[in-house]
Amino acid sequence: MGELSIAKHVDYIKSLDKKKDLETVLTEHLRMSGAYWGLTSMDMMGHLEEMDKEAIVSWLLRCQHESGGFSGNIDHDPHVLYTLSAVQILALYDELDVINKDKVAAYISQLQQEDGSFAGDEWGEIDTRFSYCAICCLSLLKRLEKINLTKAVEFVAACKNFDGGFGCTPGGESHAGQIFCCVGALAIGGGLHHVDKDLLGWWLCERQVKSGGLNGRPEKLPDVCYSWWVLSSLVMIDRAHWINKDKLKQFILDCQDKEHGGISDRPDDAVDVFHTYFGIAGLSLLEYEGLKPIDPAYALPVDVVDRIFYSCEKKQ
Ligand SMILES: CN(C(=O)[C@H](Cc1cnc[nH]1)NC(=O)OCc1ccccc1)[C@@H](Cc1ccccc1)C(=O)N[C@@H](Cc1c[nH]c2ccccc12)C(=O)NO
Ligand SMILES: [Zn+2]
Repeated sequence: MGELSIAKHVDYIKSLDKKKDLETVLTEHLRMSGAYWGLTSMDMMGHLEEMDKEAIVSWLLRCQHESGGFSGNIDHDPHVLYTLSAVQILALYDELDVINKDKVAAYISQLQQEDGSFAGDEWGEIDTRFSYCAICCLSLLKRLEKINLTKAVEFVAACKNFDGGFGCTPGGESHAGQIFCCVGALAIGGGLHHVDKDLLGWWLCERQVKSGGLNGRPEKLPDVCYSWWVLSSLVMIDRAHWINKDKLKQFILDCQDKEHGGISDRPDDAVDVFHTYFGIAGLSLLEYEGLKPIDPAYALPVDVVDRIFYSCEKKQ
């Protein structure tokens, strides 16, 4: 059983901020998500304090718009995806009180449609990804009463397919990423009874290929990020024991770059912060020794979620 090279991955993530290469430019528009992936990885490895909190939080606040929404970087447009990433970062840092929670909640609630679905931004694309972002974000802000949660849950349930999986809209093909979003939204929104746990559990455990890795759809290649999309969904429906956890653990460990740090989508590919995060999060769900446990629905360390919901002295 290989080992997780924690020191190498810590150095890799700390080196990201200094990079000014093509990749940095190409991912400039989703930098808020990149910051969330890097910081949550550092926290799971127990090294969050090595990041520059003040610089990150002041940059984050410059990404908030008049509307209350957050953009992927300064001077980009607000979107529900990056609004969730920003709130998750503030939760990690226990700084949710530096923002106006009602303003953020107002931005998200005005994205809800008549049928309960959510648009990602003012351009109006509808996708269950955005239902998850909206419900997860408002739950962390304790502002779920600002939307019609019943209709939000009904729309997600209407996206259930005959194979037990979920798609991006009603009738959309089942895909592991969309399944995570729908199961996560239902878990947080109190609608898990809509899920056929045995049927979906079977579809999900069928994602495991002989190398031990998980793919996102039948016949596709395994990919480390599906260790999260598939496994977190299996954990939420209590069917995680239906896959071979040791073989998945080995697949993720084989995707590390043990020399330079970082984790890639599959063995011997180039590493990136996205797959480094989803690999560490997958190992955390597999209870890997030395990693803080992560909450499968909120995609944040369990101690962060507990601090928000179970510390009575915190203001609402
Ligand atoms: C935009 N993204 C994706 O489309 C990745 C690409 C990929 C990685 N490995 C195989 N493909 N796909 C992805 O995130 O799929 C998971 C998914 C799909 C649909 C719904 C939810 C999650 C990645 C970034 C990326 C791009 C290219 C290579 C590696 C990472 C991404 O930001 N994913 C987002 C979720 C997402 C999926 N599709 C998107 C489109 C626009 C913005 C965000 C997303 C995320 O995980 N946020 O925490
Ligand atoms: Zn991937």
